[in-house]
Amino acid sequence: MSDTSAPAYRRILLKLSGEALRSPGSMDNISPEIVARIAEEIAQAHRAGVQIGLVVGGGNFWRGAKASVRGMDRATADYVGMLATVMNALALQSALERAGVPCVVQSAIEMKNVAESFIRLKARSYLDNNKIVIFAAGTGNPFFSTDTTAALRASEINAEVVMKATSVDGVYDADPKKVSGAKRFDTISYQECLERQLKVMDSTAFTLCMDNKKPIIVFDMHTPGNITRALLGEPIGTTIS
Ligand SMILES: Nc1ncnc2c1ncn2[C@@H]1O[C@H](COP(=O)(O)OP(=O)(O)OP(=O)(O)O)[C@@H](O)[C@H]1O
Ligand SMILES: O=c1ccn([C@@H]2O[C@H](COP(=O)(O)O)[C@@H](O)[C@H]2O)c(=O)[nH]1
Repeated sequence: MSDTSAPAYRRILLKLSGEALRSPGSMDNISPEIVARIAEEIAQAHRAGVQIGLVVGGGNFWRGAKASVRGMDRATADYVGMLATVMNALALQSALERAGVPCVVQSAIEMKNVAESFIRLKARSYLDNNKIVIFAAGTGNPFFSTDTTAALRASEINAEVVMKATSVDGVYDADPKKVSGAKRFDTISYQECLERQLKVMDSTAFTLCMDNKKPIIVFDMHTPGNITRALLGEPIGTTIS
């Protein structure tokens, strides 16, 4: 893939699956090889001139709702989940810097020894100056998700689009991991996702994107090259608008 393709977007918000940082069959929650490959793909889009805000999930370590079903206090479990996203953010920052991309981590929970605190105007200034900003620790509030964080930060940094890089290649009429023969959409409206209760994102994230007119592109991040393709605006996955 060429570094010289003209990007379709000026500024985007990329939401990376935490789960997808784990290598199948390995005990490691984070695979350094996978993280390096993702960083190189992001770096290619960055070199082409796309300004990139990043949110990474925590599903490779922890999901608050699942721990709560097993008896843990939900809010506490969610804070554990938010801290998990900080570990992923640090791994990505390190890999992006190795790939030659200047990168700052801003955390929604104060932890000044490892990350800056989230300050919206500072984040925008970094992006204007072509640094990647990784938004860690979710929204800083329990009962939310990193998909909602992506929708929120996209509006705060005035990104043109939310790109959800995940383990499925788009939005289906049912969970394709559970229902064989589920049908994939090339495009779908926010309203239809909400009415059909499609679980590829939570309803808060859909609603926030709908209210703030941020299209969402859902695509498969396991296929090598897909992250760069999506960031450069090539048609990929499912567009929700
Ligand atoms: N209608 C649907 N279309 C596509 N995927 C769906 C649908 N319903 C449920 N899913 C599931 O949604 C998942 C993606 O969302 P999920 O929030 O679980 O992961 P993620 O955000 O990629 O990971 P993480 O939470 O680690 O960041 C897919 O693995 C898929 O199985
Ligand atoms: O704003 C937020 C974001 C996340 N959490 C918790 O973190 C985990 C991991 O995030 P995923 O989006 O599931 O990858 C999530 O399950 C929540 O427990 C949060 O509380 N608030």
